[in-house]
Amino acid sequence: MKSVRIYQSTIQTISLKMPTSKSYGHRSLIAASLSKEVSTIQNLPNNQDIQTTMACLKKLGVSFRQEGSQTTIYPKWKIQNSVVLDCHESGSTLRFLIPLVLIGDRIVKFQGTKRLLERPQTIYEFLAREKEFFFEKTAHSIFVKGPIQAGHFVVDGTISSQFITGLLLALPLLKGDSTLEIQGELVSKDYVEITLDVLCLAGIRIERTNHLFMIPGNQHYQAFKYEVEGDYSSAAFLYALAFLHRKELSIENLNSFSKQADFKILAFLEQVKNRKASSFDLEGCPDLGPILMAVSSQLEGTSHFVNIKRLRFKESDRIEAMREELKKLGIEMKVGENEAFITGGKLRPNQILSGHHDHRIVMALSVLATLTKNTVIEGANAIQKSYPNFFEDLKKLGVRVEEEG
Ligand SMILES: O=C(O)C1=C[C@@H](OP(=O)(O)O)[C@@H](O)[C@H](O)C1
Ligand SMILES: C=C(OP(=O)(O)O)C(=O)O
Repeated sequence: MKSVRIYQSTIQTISLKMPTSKSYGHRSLIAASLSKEVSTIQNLPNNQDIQTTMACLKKLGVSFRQEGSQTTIYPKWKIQNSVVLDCHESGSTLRFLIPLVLIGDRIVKFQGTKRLLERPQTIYEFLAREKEFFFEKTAHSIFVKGPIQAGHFVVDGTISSQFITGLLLALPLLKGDSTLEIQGELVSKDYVEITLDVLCLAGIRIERTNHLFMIPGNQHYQAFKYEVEGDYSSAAFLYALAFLHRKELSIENLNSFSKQADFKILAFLEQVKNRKASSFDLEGCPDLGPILMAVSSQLEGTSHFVNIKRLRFKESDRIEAMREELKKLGIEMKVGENEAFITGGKLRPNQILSGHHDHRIVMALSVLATLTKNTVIEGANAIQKSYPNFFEDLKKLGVRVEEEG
């Protein structure tokens, strides 16, 4: 599927099941792979990023068996010298695995798409100088070699929580105790909460005060049985679709007490239930940016987005991508250094939009496309990264979608 053509549609009220959480998926797979015994995970999401993490773990000696909705993980973590780990497009896979392979003293090569390698790795580059391990980044790969020693780690929390998660996964396995001090405001902090959630499930002890994690060394990951909950990041697109069409949507497999960052979609939609422009802070939930920008284009007045600058470093520059595509649809988005303003308006029909090789841009634009006549979205296959059945689900909801190419 190269592109999709989406027609103005009427949405039906039905009940659906979401893919399960990619964030919990990555973490539970990695935690299970680090234990000595066999673990089982129910309802692991089946998408490109999770397959990428599994392929990397296989290269590290771990094997998997799939029976129905159950994945059994047979851990046997062993790093061969010069192993190559291809992270494709997955920032989580790359940033979670780097500290883990640094525990050993083998040289490991990470590779991925051009875009992945353009995304920041500054925290690990900085730590490499500070802690004297080998880290070399080229346009096509990253080479790393440990061992990394336990101790005091000072890390800038303002760039990406994925570095913090990577360190929290690895530091308990070091020979001595470590402390991890976060400098600046920790961004995407709910993602760190779900890391701690999975670590707790695997019996790993970490204590924390405000900006400091105390991580005893010499710990062992314990095997577990776990069921992955539904994904709010995926559900956000369908909740927005239902909102824009003034329909109710019932999703069966979401946790109403979820720690997922994108649980906030419900509060944001509640905040704009009067259809009036509003203010959205994306500091803690950057992945909601594209869909909330799409929604705001249909609100009365000018919406204000704050703390948006990190959206520039995702699978695409999500600010520029949304600005360009909304412009084609006749919607003005004004962008400042760390804020944006979107004024609601009527959508222009018959446009050819670009998905910018980014699943969340494709899905956000698809939702908007249901409100105007005949829109083509190029690069629609990007949805494989997190939500391969997205267009199937849109069709179930009554959207007329034609897949092309
Ligand atoms: O830890 C995770 O599972 C993720 C953390 C977030 O990244 P940042 O911490 O870089 O915002 C989010 O954007 C990404 O999709 C998934
Ligand atoms: C940014 C995302 O993922 P990652 O950072 O893991 O590539 C995402 O899924 O939107």
